[in-house]
Amino acid sequence: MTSKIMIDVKNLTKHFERKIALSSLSFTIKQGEMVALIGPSGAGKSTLLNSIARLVPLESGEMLIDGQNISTYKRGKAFAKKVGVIRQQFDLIGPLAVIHNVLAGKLADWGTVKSLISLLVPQEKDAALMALERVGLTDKAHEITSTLSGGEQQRVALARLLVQKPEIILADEPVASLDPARADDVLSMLTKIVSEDNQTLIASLHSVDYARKYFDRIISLKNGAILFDLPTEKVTDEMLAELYSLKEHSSHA
Ligand SMILES: Nc1ncnc2c1ncn2[C@@H]1O[C@H](COP(=O)(O)OP(=O)(O)OP(=O)(O)O)[C@@H](O)[C@H]1O
Repeated sequence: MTSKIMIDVKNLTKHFERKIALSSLSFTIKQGEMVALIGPSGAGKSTLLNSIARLVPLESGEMLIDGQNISTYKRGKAFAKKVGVIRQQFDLIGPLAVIHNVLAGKLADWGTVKSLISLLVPQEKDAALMALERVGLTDKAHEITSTLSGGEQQRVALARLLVQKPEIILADEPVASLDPARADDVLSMLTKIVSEDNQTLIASLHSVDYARKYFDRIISLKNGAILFDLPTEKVTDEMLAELYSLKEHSSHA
């Protein structure tokens, strides 16, 4: 693992109207790190991931992606090679064949015409088939995506990321809709792929157990601020109780 810093966030703040969603966050993430982002509902996890994905504009603070100011990346191809996003299966196109959804990972690399053609005739089919093989779905390549189970659809989304090959993967509650066996399957596959390809991963999770099982480092958010940012083995049950406590502040009197 290199020690190159892939994500460098300084004093990131974001409001929605007068409500604070992110409160002066600062942290760095190195290449190859796998970070779980945890915290109660409304803590700011999605807002943070969406800020790194440029889906939410920065308000104040600074963010460097691989040493470059995020706002100076051209949209499209250059940024898609740096940052890829995986969500629950909702961003797959249900009526399309699996292989076409996987090829959509390439769309940022192609011109519009070629992209539209790709919906009819699979281009770069070999790369897509190799990605499907890696996630164990070769036999489903030509099935209609919406007929697959939730866990299989999430693996299609992983195959699409394999084709896109971004250096940083942001996963927003990637297993929230899956049963425990399928959630384990998807997380072990995701973390294996990320470590094999020396990618950098940040995943928001509602399950602390999954965070502990699959991630090296845990960043916790509460009310838009970092409560703790620690190697997984240093996170105690007391810290987690405070994180999820409904009380605003524990008294130290
Ligand atoms: N588009 C928006 N407009 C207004 N308020 C928003 C918007 N997006 C998020 N918020 C608010 O910002 C805060 C942080 O929301 P965010 O979705 O980032 O939290 P989260 O930690 O991802 O929550 P969850 O675990 O429930 O998904 C919340 O109070 C939310 O209501």
